[in-house]
Amino acid sequence: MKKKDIVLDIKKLNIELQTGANGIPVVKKIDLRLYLGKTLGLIGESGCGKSVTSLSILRLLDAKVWNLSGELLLKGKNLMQMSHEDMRRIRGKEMAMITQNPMISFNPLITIGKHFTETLITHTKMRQKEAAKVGIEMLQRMGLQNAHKLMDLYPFQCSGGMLQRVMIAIALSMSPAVLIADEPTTSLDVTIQHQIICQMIDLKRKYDTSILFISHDLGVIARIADEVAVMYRGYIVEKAPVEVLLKNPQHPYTQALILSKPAFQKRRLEAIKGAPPRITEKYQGCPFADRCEYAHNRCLQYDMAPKIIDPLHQVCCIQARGIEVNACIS
Ligand SMILES: Nc1ncnc2c1ncn2[C@@H]1O[C@H](COP(=O)(O)OP(=O)(O)OP(=O)(O)O)[C@@H](O)[C@H]1O
Repeated sequence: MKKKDIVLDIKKLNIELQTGANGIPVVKKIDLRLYLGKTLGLIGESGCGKSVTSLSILRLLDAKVWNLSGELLLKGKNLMQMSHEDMRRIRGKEMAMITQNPMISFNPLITIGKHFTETLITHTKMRQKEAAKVGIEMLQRMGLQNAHKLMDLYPFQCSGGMLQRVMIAIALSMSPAVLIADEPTTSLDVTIQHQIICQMIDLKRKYDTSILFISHDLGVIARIADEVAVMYRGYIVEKAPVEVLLKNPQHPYTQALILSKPAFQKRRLEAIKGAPPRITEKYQGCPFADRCEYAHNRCLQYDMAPKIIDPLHQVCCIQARGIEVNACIS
């Protein structure tokens, strides 16, 4: 990948929850990059810091509660230093977000059509008629039938799957450089999930959108992502192109994630032992050590500095060892 293709460059991002005198570190010095027209999958168990990371990129975390440091470079401009007014302009136009629960993103009192026209008129020079035309086109591209009629419906008249597609259509109607998709298909049944992922892949190709796709489901990530970052307790513990990560995972946590996924395995499934630590729980060295079958005393001294396996593959484990998993991508 060339330097000019880097759309979003997250450098040493630290996020701390402010509680009393001491902050609680939730996201720890993470480095992530989004490339032009590529999808980065971010995976990890519940509570590891995926959503906090995505909200921080859009600067949507309450500054009274969260402390941020590091750099968030969107096409070279540091979002950390932007005013609220500049960020408001960037949100929607240059970076858009879709979430797990589309219902909360819609105003129940206005039609789907009005959601499109308001968004497009606010962020572009488009007039009403043109904005409505773009809305209909985008709904059709998302595979929604009777797009004209759909524009006149209110959100409560649509199913969850329809609303999820409408939300993606609105987000992409602005042709944002970056789309942050936080568990966008988690609440949908597998058939709708499959259709939406296929449509997102098509739209990404058409608009060259860079996507940060967050999920706790490795099966979904494997289908949409070009590269995957695995998060554990606020650290990116492994990062690699998707096919490398699935065939030759190096971190014991990544290996455990793959071995616990029925769709990837022909051999006996293995559950991941224990539970992820709470953010207030104290630990030394590697936060995965107490669940890791390879853990060693040295792991308790590890500073979590990433090991470079090759230029595209990094892992945070002093005992990193490849296992031939050869997970099948369906
Ligand atoms: N507003 C908040 N106040 C206090 N703690 C919070 C708040 N929001 C998140 N946290 C804590 O920060 C940590 C990271 O949360 P986050 O929502 O980013 O996790 P996640 O990986 O997205 O989980 P999930 O997959 O369940 O959404 C969790 O321990 C969570 O409890």
